[in-house]
Amino acid sequence: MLLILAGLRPALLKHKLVNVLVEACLCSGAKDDDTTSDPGKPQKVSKKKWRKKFRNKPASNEHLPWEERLADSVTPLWRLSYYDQLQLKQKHQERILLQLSDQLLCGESTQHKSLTQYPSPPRSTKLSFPLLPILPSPVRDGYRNKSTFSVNRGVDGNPKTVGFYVGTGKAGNIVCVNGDHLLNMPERHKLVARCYQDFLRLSALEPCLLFHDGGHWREVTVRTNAAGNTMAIVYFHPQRLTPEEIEVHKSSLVEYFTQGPGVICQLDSLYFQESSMTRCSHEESPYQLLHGQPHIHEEVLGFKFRISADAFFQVNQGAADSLYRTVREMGLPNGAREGGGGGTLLDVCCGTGAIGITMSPRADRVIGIELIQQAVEDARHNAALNQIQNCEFLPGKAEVVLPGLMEVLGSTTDSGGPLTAVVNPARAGLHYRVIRALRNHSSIRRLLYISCKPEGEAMRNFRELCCSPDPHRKLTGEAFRPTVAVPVDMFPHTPHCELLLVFER
Ligand SMILES: C[S@@+](CC[C@H](N)C(=O)[O-])C[C@H]1O[C@@H](n2cnc3c(N)ncnc32)[C@H](O)[C@@H]1O
Repeated sequence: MLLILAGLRPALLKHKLVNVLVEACLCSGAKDDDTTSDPGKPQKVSKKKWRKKFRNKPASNEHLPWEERLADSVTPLWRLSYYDQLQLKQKHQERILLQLSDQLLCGESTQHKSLTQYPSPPRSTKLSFPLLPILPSPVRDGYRNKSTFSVNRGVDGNPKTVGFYVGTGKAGNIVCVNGDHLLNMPERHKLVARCYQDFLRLSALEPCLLFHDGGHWREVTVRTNAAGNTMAIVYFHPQRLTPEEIEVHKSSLVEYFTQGPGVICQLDSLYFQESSMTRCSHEESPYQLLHGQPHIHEEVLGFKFRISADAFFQVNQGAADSLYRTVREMGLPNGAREGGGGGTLLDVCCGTGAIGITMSPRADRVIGIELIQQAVEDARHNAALNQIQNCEFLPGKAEVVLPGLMEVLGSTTDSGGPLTAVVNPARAGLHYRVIRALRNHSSIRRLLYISCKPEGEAMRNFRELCCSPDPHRKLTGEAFRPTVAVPVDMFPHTPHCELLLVFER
């Protein structure tokens, strides 16, 4: 299938297509309900959205093979050369930023929602700040270090099929298609998915296709690292099974992957989460280690990171290197170099501490804030692992922790050098209270915002940072202005990328 798909590429390398796709990306705003920060993740695409997206293609894609329909949904740019993909993303980012410029020039209300509500073309034709060329991903195929495979009815009607959805639950036309041909998936992820499917077909238990309809086996998440280690996390709906009954099935899962046919996956860790909710944290329902190592490790910019099953890590290690290098270069004031001098760095939504830790040698002090407890523990561990002593990590919601922290920092930074903030929230953007706390703290002169969906909720945050002071909304601090933007391609073959936007005042 891969060969067939690869063979089709040159036929569609048209600049017109690039323009159509730029429009489509912007209009669609990559609509989905997923609040995590991984736009390269397969998403459900309805027929209607599909038609709107690809107006130059036949109205229906139903004549296409299932694999091609899936590839078009998960990796819609797979037909383009990598050069054309980058061009498209650059234009897409430029257009988003032009619309931001429009909104800032017109002083539009900070309460507007997202760019998806601004379908008209931007009025500005020139940006008031530089947009640097997109940084390419060093690896283009098989770059993902985390994939989640669903379980549902396959093309042949078999309900124990592991793959990705084509269609939507709402339209009642979901088909689960195996992802072996997807360009962004590494071989190891595909292998684990195939083995999990084999295991399900051997199991006496039914899969959980719809939450209210019974069934047990749910999706599997596979995480890998550059060193070749593999972690699998199997999600399971307990329904009315007793703990003893569940134990039997957990044992059969372990046996399959450690002594049975699944041994070819060479799993370093096997986790199991029983849950009657679609997504829940370790605190809500523990990730149970059934076999092997509790963590997976990754290396970025020469720093080592421990990553828990529940913790976020950038999905493309090579591109994460480029992103963090750029953040490090642009983040701290001139004069900051190894050994400090960069003042205090706030790492808001810090995950396992990657940004703060990679910047720590140039900062005097790093304070990270993160919601997920396991990630905070990882961040603390990672600072120690890299012999770093100037980082601290605070658990909790940034909107709860940051306002109090800013009050404390008010007095200490008077003599403690500049204060810089790096924020890297999930797609839902930052809570208004976070923006207000940052904006109203006059010591922050530079703020770096990293977003994988700048046209979404992040746009609301950009406006809140840059609008004129608004006493009604208690946004009294001096306004920021964007000074430079750098796109980083974290997700080849998809229309998405990360955008680093630097604000100063
Ligand atoms: C896109 S990830 C970035 C993580 C980290 N900066 C990195 O580069 O690896 C967003 C992180 O924000 C965390 N998060 C989401 N909502 C949050 C909130 N309200 N307060 C603090 N952290 C939050 C998520 O758990 C996740 O770790």
